[in-house]
Amino acid sequence: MTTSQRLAVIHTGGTISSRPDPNGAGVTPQQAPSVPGLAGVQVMDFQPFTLPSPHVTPPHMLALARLVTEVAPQHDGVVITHGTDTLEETAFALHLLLPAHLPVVVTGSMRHMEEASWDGPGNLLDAAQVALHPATRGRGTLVVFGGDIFDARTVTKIHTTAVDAFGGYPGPIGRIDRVAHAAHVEYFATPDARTPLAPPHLDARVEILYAYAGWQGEGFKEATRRSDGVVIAALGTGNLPAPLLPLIQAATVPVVLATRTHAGPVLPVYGYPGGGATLVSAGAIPASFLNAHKARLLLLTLLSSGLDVGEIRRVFKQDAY
Ligand SMILES: NC(=O)C[C@H](N)C(=O)O
Repeated sequence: MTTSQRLAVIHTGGTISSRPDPNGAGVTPQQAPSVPGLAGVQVMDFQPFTLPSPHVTPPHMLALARLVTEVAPQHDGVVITHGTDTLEETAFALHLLLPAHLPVVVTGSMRHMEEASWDGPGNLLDAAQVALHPATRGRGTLVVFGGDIFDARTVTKIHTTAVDAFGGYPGPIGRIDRVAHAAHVEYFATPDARTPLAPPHLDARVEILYAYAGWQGEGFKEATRRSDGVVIAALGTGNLPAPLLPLIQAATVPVVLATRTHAGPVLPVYGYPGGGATLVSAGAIPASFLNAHKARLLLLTLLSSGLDVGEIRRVFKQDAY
């Protein structure tokens, strides 16, 4: 006798749960989708909230991590459906908060339920089969979209409307395809192991500022005054216009330097005023390969965990996330 596998599906909203509003107010999340065609799998659905993903906040992410921790021991895998706009942020938060042995897969769709090309069922089936696959164990929180399997640290939304909406440098770490009706899952890489963080809340306030040619630092002082930390989506390898150098030197909260460029690390290369080397000497913390919104979540999680600036610097420096 074969025992069936148990899958937990946690629905949070997004286009995968959406259809046009009956009152003509546009597309809105309304009804959770069901996992199609999974013989021999017991599916248990959970719906902690039903939100468009621009309404998802770090406290929602912490609540999700707690729900996964609660349900995962009774299941062989966990799938989370989520809106795509902030999907990578929730996936990265779960990566930070959950131990890597839990098979958690986040997915969504780009087309809503009433479109002929609705990509929800395919992504959901892929996510379910990846979550239940033995090779997935130990890889932490993953994102599955369009048959590609991504590491939560590097995945990013790369297109506003295409169904292959996710990518990121250096690309997928695996792939799910089908041979006849059987899932064929292959991995090319395993995310590094790390210790999960256990913040009591995710309420620290961290803002992002976006650099541009001619920025004189408008908004910087205000952002540092009203927040616990600031992330800058800087230029190239982490450079800024010269007026930012004294502002960063005088900042009293941690300032993390990410890049607005879509791939590559932040490195202290340039020594002109505002060059990355001068900013790091002034106290800025390079975000390595993390994009600005993931660097914000890491900083927010570390601040909410009570770490001081020295410890925060060490976590970013050692890529200990
Ligand atoms: N494709 C989507 O899910 C986009 C939607 N605006 C959301 O993130 O909720």
